Amino acid sequence: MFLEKKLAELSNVSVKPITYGEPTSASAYLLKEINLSIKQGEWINLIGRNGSGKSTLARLIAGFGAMHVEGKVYKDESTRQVPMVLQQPDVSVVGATPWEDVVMMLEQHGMEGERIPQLAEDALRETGLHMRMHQPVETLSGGQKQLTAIAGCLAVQAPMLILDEITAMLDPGACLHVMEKVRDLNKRGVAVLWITQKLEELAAGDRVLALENGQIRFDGEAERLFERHSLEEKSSCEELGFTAPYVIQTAWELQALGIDLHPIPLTPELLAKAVSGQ
Ligand SMILES: Nc1ncnc2c1ncn2[C@@H]1O[C@H](COP(=O)(O)OP(=O)(O)OP(=O)(O)O)[C@@H](O)[C@H]1O
Repeated sequence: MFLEKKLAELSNVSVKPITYGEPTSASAYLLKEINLSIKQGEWINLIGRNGSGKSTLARLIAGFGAMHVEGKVYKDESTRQVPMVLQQPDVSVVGATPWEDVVMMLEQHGMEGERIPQLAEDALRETGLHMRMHQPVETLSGGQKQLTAIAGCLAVQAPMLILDEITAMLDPGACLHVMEKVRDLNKRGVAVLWITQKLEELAAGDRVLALENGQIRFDGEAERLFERHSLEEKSSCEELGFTAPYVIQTAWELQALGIDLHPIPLTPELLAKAVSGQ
């Protein structure tokens, strides 16, 4: 059971782009009137089309990137700087080996020298990279590079992780492996902001935020995103123009045939269970 400590809060926040150090025209907001609170142990999935503002929001929460911010941004002392793992595996790792990368992360966070080797080794063991910790980064797979970056976040005991489409370039097996590792961290109380274009991934997590043109258009549980209140009514997912995962579309077809599926099952396993229980 985790304390529901507030790690970050954004109240009525808008962000204008900065070009050469100067804010541009008032109409060109990247984010508009964002109200959001992130609590310890929470897993938030952030979705939205290309250019909707997901990375801008992530950078704002992480605390880096030149931005012209209006409104109130509260950050807990522990989340002044939140590590961010990016989509391109090569960008996420700066060390020459997983070991070096994690050690650099610890040094950057001001960890005392004598504690560093043990913390680095523990983090690499937990992400399953222990056997490869001295392997040159350029010989690692995409998933192993993402796990290296996650090991760094784990080593510095980050209270929140921001993961920006980190499974975009991974095969389905590597996706599952990386997600499992992130889930382990989340179970230990690490808050997760998981940015994705893959709606199948929404089954993991507590809450979905959908951005459209820099504004939050949906904030709630994944089941609510896909809920159709009647046969004629569209779900929020459809109204926002997203294509629902196959399992949701199947559930909608079954609902149209009169099969009661509430809450809507988010995975094939849950769908099979719901149908067999009818
Ligand atoms: N510094 C900047 N100056 C001007 N425009 C910017 C700046 N940073 C981002 N933008 C614009 O703001 C919008 C939001 O960008 P952002 O990268 O946050 O979107 P995103 O939802 O993460 O997109 P994607 O899914 O393609 O990664 C885009 O139209 C982008 O071109």
